Amino acid sequence: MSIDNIVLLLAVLLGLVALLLAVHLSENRKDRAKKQQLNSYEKILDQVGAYIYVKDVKGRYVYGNQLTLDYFGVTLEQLKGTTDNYYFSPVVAEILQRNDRKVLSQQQKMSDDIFVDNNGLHKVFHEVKQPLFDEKGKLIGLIGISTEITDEFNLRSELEQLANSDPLTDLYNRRSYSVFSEHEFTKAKRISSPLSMMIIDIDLFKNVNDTFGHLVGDEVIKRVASICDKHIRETDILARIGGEEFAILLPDTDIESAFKLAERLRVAQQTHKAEDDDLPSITISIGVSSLQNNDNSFNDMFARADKALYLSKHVGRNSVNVA
Ligand SMILES: Nc1nc2c(ncn2[C@@H]2O[C@H](COP(=O)(O)OP(=O)(O)OP(=O)(O)O)[C@@H](O)[C@H]2O)c(=O)[nH]1
Repeated sequence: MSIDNIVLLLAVLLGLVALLLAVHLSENRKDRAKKQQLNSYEKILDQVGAYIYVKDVKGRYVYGNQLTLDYFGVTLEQLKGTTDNYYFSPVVAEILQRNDRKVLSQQQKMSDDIFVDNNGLHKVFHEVKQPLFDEKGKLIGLIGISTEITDEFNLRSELEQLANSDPLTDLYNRRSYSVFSEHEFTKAKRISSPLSMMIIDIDLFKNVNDTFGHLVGDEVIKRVASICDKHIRETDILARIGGEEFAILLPDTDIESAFKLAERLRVAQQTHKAEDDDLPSITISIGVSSLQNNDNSFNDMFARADKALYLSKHVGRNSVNVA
């Protein structure tokens, strides 16, 4: 090999080393840049008001943002490799892990509301989980984002409760009564079980208002509701369906039993001792009906009970009729 060739080879090798060094250096810089980028992403995630976490395919935590770490009371190093069993009751952990398995097996995003009992405090979280894949498309775990929705959930429940109940008596309102009735009507027809109902109307209630005032009238309505409530079964549905009008749906009850209950209610309202609450005495009229073979909808039954109530009023009130 001539000197010229050796010099040339050396030059080429030096060039290669220089290139390798340059690549290596730039790799380090890239790594550092990547690390810096990751750090700043993590800092951003720490400021998000949501619990963000990453789990591997076995459901073990790989990452959790600061909110998650604070909630679990661990550092990131302590979090790594742990599972939900460390942080939640067995029931909640099972729900969370079932959701993880669903996301991982179906490789699809999912969301769920989770109820957690945290040292006696009931909290509700909305969680969204999504599968994670590497650059080659291989499943490597999942990412989850949970937000606490306890306040929103409680508000929603309260609004639902308000929409379904009567604020004066706390009984179901007419709307709820219709929903329950339709449901029970369909069920009773399907399994051929008896179903009865009654409509109760306070007699001459206008006189109560006119004589004692509207507030006393309200208290009387509440007392009527409470007396009815004491006489019915758990499965019966008592509702206030109008101003001084109530209805009771009686699943699994034939017409004779419904009539007997109506009589008991009528007597109970009439004999309620005035000294018990200083409120004026009242009487009630009742119309009773039962499911018949040719009924097409619950309205047919309701219309018969209404007709029977009209009869009770017509014969002088304080009575029970069946139609
Ligand atoms: N205090 C009070 N009164 C109500 C309420 N809703 C309806 N009413 C009153 O109930 C009365 C019902 O009167 P009517 O429909 O004439 O019937 P009634 O006086 O009970 O007579 P009969 O039904 O024929 O026995 C009216 O005076 C309404 O103002 C309520 O929430 N509170």
